[in-house]
Amino acid sequence: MAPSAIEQPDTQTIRAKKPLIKPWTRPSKTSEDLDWADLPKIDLSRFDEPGGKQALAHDLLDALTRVGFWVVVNSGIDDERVLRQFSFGDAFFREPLEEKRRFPCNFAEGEYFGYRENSRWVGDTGVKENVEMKLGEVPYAGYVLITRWGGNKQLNIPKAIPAYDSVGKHRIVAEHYGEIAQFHRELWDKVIRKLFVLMAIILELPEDFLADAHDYDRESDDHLRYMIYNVRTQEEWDRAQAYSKGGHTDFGSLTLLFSQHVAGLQIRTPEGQWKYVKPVDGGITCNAADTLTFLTNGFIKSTVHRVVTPPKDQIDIARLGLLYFVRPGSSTPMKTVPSPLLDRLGLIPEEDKDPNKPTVSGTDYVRARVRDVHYKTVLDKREGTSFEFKGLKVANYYD
Ligand SMILES: O=C(O)CCC(=O)C(=O)O
Ligand SMILES: [Fe+2]
Repeated sequence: MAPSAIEQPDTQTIRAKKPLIKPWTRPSKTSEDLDWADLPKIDLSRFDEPGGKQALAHDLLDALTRVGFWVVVNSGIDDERVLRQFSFGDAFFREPLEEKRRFPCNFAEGEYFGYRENSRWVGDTGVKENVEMKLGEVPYAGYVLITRWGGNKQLNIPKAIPAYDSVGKHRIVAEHYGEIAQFHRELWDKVIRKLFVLMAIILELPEDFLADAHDYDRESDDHLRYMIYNVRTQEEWDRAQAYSKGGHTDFGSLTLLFSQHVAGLQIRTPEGQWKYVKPVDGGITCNAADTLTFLTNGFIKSTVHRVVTPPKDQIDIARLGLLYFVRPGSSTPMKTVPSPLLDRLGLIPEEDKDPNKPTVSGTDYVRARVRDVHYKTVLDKREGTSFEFKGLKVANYYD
């Protein structure tokens, strides 16, 4: 038999088992002159230089306490590996709906792993969500299906540690799990751990204090996220945003956003203006989130941000995102850390110095928050409201 005749069935069998991962590439950047935020860059190639950590901690201070956003450059993570993750995300969102729906997020328990369609009914905005979102939905008198935060869909993948072995894996994830797990861990080692060391230096804590509190090997609801904002018309965007522009803070400790080129993410600056986040080649945009604010009693700023209509030259492009969300875990008490700096600033409440004070764990807080925001089928307007769990309080809504 000719070798090609032997090869052919093999290739076919492999294809039948493994969906092909088509390489995804970034679309062109916008040519519009948007009002970009001026974000500090943290060059992690300096981390291991003599005095490098101290210099970087100095660079990070303003970002952490005033702006809340910064861009990590020279992380040492190869862009080809980043693009592979985007390609997995792209392939996942092209999967049949039944496959995507195999493992939905369990919001009833405040868990965020799996597929999130985020289908909800809101008042009379008149915006129709993507066809895919309407499948299987029952019409609801007077309401229209819409999603929060610009209509995105997500696949959230937990840390690759034994505690999460039982979380269901979609086939794209199962078939590329080695690569995904390695990427998770690499991101932790090369970026997240280092950022926590810099923060600990700022707070005059032992260098590993915050890294240990968010240790990769311990249980916490961290997740790698593939996310897509499907294309909507200008009119649909306008109507959705007339209802809510989606200003929010993130729930956990840190959020990392890998560079993608469709503009739309805006942050609210300390001066109260909305400015766009500019993609930085090879960079990772990072922001501090609510639980870091709790752990530092307001010293670290969880910045308000939102995703708005892409510029005209990108409105027809689906906005594929790759993000990582760092959460505090079950062994991290949500109380002010014993930082000499915070103590001098008068930011450690007396009761937080009491080792016997009953505390909420990071996981319990985050799950309560996720449940409150996501475990509902009808989205309520939340202006002026806040969420509170055992003394930990955050605003629900920003305009
Ligand atoms: O897509 C983005 O650029 C940011 C999304 C975001 O803010 C979020 O998912 O919390
Ligand atoms: Fe966010």
